[in-house]
Amino acid sequence: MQKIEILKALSDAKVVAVIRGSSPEEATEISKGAITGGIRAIEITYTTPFVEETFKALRHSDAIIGAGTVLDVETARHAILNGAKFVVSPSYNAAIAKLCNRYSVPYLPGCMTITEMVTALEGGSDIIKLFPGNQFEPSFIKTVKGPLPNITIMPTGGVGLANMHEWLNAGAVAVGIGSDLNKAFAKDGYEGVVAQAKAYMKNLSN
Ligand SMILES: O=C(O)C(=O)C[C@H](O)[C@H](O)COP(=O)(O)O
Repeated sequence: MQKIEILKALSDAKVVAVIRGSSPEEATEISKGAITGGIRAIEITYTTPFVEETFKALRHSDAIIGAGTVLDVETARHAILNGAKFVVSPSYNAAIAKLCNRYSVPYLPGCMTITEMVTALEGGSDIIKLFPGNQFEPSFIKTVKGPLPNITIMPTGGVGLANMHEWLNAGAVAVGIGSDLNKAFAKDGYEGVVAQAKAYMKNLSN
């Protein structure tokens, strides 16, 4: 898949499910529930132990699978070798940006300030993760787009069914949703994840 197609797929997906499993089996089950519920983009976090097993289990999925909580360049290379189509970090890391550019893999770094965002743009990131999104109002996107009209922002952290629309209406290209989905798994297991994912999708079509 070409980088441009991956970026388009993320933009079309609108919801990126951030999967934080306590085991690779759990991460796989939550991911499969999210995909069954209609989510088209999955971010498997590197806090999941033996995470490569989850990448392997999802390799024939028709959703786009990426890696999250990528804190260093070694982890980014590991993710790419395991088939990750995009790489997400909680912060901006120049070495990860360079590595991802080398392999034409989109890098979505977490940024909070305009300086961090401009640095990430200069480092080649086409989508900036606003993290933690719950420290900001959705109107922040509009304000940033004043001086940076072409910036593409994906808020993550504290986004869920209750507020995803506010962010998308404010101009977010997509939203990253973690705990809101993982909580559904803790409460109702696989079926809970399917139901929650379906609720996001229904919300998108309204
Ligand atoms: O570590 C990363 O690269 C991340 O992507 C961080 C996650 O985006 C947040 O942990 C999700 O936040 P919640 O939806 O509030 O659970």
